[in-house]
Amino acid sequence: MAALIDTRILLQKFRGIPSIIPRRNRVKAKWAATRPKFPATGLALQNFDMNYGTQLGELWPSVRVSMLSEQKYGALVNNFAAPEVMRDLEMQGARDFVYIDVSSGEESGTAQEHSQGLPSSVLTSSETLEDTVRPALSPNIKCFLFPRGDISRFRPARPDSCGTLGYYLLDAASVLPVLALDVQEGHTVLDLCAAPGGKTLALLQTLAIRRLAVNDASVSRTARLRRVLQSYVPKELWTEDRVRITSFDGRKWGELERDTFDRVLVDVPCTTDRHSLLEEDNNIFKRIRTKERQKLPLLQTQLLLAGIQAARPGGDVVYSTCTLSQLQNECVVEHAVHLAQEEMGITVHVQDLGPLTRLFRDTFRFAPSIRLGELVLPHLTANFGPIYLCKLHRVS
Ligand SMILES: C[S@@+](CC[C@H](N)C(=O)[O-])C[C@H]1O[C@@H](n2cnc3c(N)ncnc32)[C@H](O)[C@@H]1O
Repeated sequence: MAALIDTRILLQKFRGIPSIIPRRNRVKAKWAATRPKFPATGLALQNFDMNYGTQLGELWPSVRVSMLSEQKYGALVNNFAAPEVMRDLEMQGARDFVYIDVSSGEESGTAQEHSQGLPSSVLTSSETLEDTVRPALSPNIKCFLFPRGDISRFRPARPDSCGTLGYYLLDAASVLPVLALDVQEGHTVLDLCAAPGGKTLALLQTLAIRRLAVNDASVSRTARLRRVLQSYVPKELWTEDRVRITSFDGRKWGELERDTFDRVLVDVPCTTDRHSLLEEDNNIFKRIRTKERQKLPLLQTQLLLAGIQAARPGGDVVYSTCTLSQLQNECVVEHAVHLAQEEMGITVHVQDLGPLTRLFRDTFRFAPSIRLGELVLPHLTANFGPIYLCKLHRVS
């Protein structure tokens, strides 16, 4: 019963201080009665301490405290809104990290150094990206951030005179998979797991896509994505012939439309580590969701394979997650590359993202020694991520 009593009153009693809350106003704290015995957030923390403690070693304590602290947001500029928005963001004290880093980033170390230690089965064609990364970065994607260590919050975006919102708040590191995708003029693009639509919106900001297929298995989340597009993109720009929105099981995409897209983004469902540590709602660490959680690597591998099939030979696929888990990141990529070759006769090469991430090393903290992709580690002075990304080039 003690747990049902307001803790403030208990504390006051304990300290011998008379309660200042009149008896009639005292309420039993509701949370005490409804709080789960084993909160999913606590189970997530236990799980992470066990797994990431080993995986990240001495880096884990600082990543842990950052993930338990307030996340830092970026403001993705909406090119379809009135241009004053950038002045507004600058007035708030924020700067575009894509432009700043690309214009001032000095590359250190070579792609060769980065790719040392890769297994021969996943050869890296590093020089292609090394040579093209600067011109390839879309000049139209702009994401504003407050300076390192500055934890100010953005004001909510205001609609312009046409009702279009000027910016979209998101984890700035989630722009990296879209930049890595390297969308070029006239490309056809598939966003296989798209809702609620942050990366779809970033893809549209490139102003380069000829046809965009946007898919998410969840009907309710697809509806949310539509609402995002309605708020940010004038209707005439996402007509059916340019933007196709579907709610299919992405695992079956390879059966529907193979060898088609220039670029495919596979931003899979995962343990969403930050959410799992902080929110009970929709938490995948709830006991009742154990099986679903255990099956994630399988679902992720199937989705990545479908994405690889959907890409045309010569096309590129970016796989991304918002977890630190090796099982959901590197292991999934390795397994999918192997299965694509063995079971589908499709050869894919892992691309070296070192040249891209070196441009952004002043903005994000990247994990050392990631073999295939890149991993953004949360840090108190740059509290973005976790975001994992890996780029695959479909050869045949
Ligand atoms: C990490 S979220 C995607 C976030 C999104 N790309 C963004 O930037 O806003 C993963 C999404 O995958 C969807 N999903 C889960 N299983 C799927 C499946 N079999 N096929 C397609 N989408 C799926 C979920 O509904 C969820 O919206």
